[in-house]
Amino acid sequence: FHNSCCPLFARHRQQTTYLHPTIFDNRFVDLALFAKTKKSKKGKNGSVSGTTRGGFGKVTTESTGARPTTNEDGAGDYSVFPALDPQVAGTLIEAPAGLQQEAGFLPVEIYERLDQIYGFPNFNYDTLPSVQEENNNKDLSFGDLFSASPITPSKISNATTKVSPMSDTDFADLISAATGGKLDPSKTSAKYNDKSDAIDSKIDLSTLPPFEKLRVLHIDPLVLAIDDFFTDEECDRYVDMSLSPPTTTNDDVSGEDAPHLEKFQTRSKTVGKDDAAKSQRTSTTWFHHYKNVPELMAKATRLVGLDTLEQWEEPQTVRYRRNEKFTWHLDALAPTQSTPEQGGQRLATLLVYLKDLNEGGATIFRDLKGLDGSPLRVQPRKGSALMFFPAAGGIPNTPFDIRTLHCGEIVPMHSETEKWISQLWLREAQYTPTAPPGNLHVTAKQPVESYCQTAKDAL
Ligand SMILES: O=C(O)CCC(=O)C(=O)O
Ligand SMILES: [Fe+2]
Repeated sequence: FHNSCCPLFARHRQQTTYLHPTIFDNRFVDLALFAKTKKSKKGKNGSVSGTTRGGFGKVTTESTGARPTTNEDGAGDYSVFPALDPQVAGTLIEAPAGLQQEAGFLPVEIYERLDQIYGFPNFNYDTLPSVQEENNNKDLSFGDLFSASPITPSKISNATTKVSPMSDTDFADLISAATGGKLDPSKTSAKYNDKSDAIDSKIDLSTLPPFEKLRVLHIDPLVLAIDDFFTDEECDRYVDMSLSPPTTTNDDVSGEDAPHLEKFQTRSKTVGKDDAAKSQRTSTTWFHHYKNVPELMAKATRLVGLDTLEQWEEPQTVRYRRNEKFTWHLDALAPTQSTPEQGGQRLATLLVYLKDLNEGGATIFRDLKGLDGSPLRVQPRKGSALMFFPAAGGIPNTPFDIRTLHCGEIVPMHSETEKWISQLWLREAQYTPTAPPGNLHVTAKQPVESYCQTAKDAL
């Protein structure tokens, strides 16, 4: 698998699985993430067990030999995670300023990359991408990206532009490295998508236009911002929905036909602390029925180019009050939590900022560089979404991408607003929701379809 020049290669989602959960490269053993996660569930000093709700948490300072530091911005003690191995750090490719700042369609190579590494053949496309077509002029290429040559808007391709020939071998090398040089066709999502919940669950999202305001915040690993993902009204509604009291107190009632569930919101599994991960999360999480967040489900699914909802974990909203934060962690799941039956690994994290924060409360990636050379900070902007890929890309023979280590920075005491986000995680295969009681993907089909109809009528 290295002929990235072949546009027809790996067009189908089923062919693209890039995770190697059982093999570990020696280089990474010293990270001790798994050793610690697996063995010492009740260990002291921050040794961790994994969690289905937020990643690995931290490992001990002792175990990593990392510098003890305190972080005066309050974002957390990130020295507990060892620095990236130089070879791993060497795989980081920053995004040139133009791509970080210009909101437009993605360069076509990024779409290719989303397909070949992450398995999204239709990411943000109207229909199947026109990669089979001939290309006659020079669009932005990875060669440009590597050399960080100035990007002019005219060089940014739009979604209907054709693919440039891959003139350099860098792209092929990247893909090859990112996939460990092999694929495992047995680990397909299709293989596991035979549960009853999935029957007749295809949704036509074609009435939703592709998103036009994407920014590439980082190239490898890929981090994308999608501006205007939510309208202001949608942002406000998602906050209100979480805060309004549940119409019933029926955590014990389940079943999709329970009529009272129609307006049910839950605070079940509210997280004061991410117990399992021990990464310190002082925020509060609400789990929502898919059917109550049709805008989120429709847009998220449209963005990744799928036509069913079944791979999404439970939608969540998270509130950080002043002085609250979520310390450094990875969103990827341990192998024991990401078996095919459980839906596999987390392919993508989608996070939508529901309020503007002028200062603080950013999502920060410790090992990625932003424009000014310091760690990439994504400042919450109302309606903008952030997408990254916690497990699928980058590092050979590891089931997670340790380069995506990130945190929710503390919300300052003097902040004008609280921080609110909506969150969704995409799994490799069908996921069975557990919260709120009675939550099922299929119940969102009709609300999503009527949302799509409304959006179409509004055009
Ligand atoms: O709040 C943020 O900015 C990041 C949240 C996060 O990383 C998570 O919930 O996994
Ligand atoms: Fe996270």
